[in-house]
Amino acid sequence: MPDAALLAALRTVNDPELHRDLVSLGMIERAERVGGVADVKVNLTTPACPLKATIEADVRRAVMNVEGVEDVRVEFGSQVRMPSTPPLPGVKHVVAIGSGKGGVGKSSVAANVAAALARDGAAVGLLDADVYGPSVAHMMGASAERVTATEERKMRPIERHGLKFLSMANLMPAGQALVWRGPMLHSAVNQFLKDAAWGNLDYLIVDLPPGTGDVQLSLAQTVTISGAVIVTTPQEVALIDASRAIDMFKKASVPILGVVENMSYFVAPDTGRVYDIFGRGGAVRLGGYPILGEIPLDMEVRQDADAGTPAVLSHPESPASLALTSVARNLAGRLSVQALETLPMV
Ligand SMILES: Nc1ncnc2c1ncn2[C@@H]1O[C@H](COP(=O)(O)OP(=O)(O)OP(=O)(O)O)[C@@H](O)[C@H]1O
Repeated sequence: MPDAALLAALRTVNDPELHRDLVSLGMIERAERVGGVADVKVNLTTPACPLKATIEADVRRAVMNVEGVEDVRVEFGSQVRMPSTPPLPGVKHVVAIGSGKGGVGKSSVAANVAAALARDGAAVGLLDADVYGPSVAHMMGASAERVTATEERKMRPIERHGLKFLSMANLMPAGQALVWRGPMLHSAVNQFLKDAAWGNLDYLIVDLPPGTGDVQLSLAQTVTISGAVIVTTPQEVALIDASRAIDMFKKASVPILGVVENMSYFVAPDTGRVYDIFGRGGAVRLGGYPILGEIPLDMEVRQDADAGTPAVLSHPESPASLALTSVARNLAGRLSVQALETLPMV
């Protein structure tokens, strides 16, 4: 039985992003007392919660104010909330990572965000839908792997670095170019989504080709996408194309979850001096979308990708990795806020 006085105290603690109290959000799994020690278990709406430390401090403060409480133990669990209808059976969120221009680091962001979410404890899939230039397999250190079939004759995603992924690169002989037209691309995207044994996933991250084309439309027509993340570099020429990509998603009724400014700045390793090579902060001009993060230019991002392990796992403390981790958590936070709109009151 939960302790009434503890619950009353916890009703005064709001989730800082969801702006509702933890009890009415159904986040308190346990609130008990053993002698003077309060034992509280909070179920976060994502294991990649960006504000876990704040919630813990707020819970402690509120519970310590309850009469008779001398100490408090806070445990965290998590359960990712999903929209009222899942996009695919067993999959809670499909998130598209798009860009206007090629080469801005979209695949790097997709691979690192997926790896960071998985490291935080989420069940993550990564679909390389950049069929013309699939690079996810390379970045995951698995370009030589071949996709096999399950007993139900579904594609079995490859497992690496704590997540599952599928890429055209693992279906075709290495180095071959893909010359497909719209209908074939549509059926490939469809199969990657529906004829693959993804299992239960909190987040399926989809790395799209750059620009505004058939693959993007096919994805939007095949599943309900929770939202899109737009990756851009800060300079004007990239921003013009990024706003076209935003416009396309809006026309396809896909919400924009936020923008990532990649190659935002460079910190010289020898002097520590910061250079805004492409004009840091340019992404703000895209029109008020949340900036999920600014990622510096960092040699390790490229070196780690070429060595087959995302930088957030190889060099988790580097400035670029910390920025990428915070993009992943901000994204997870945005999805929780969005899912709340369909949450019943408790
Ligand atoms: N922040 C960064 N610092 C250093 N190198 C980076 C950074 N982000 C990406 N890169 C490197 O830039 C190159 C292009 O990145 P990536 O392949 O992720 O771009 P992309 O936008 O997906 O490209 P395309 O659209 O052509 O597939 C890669 O070599 C990658 O390692």
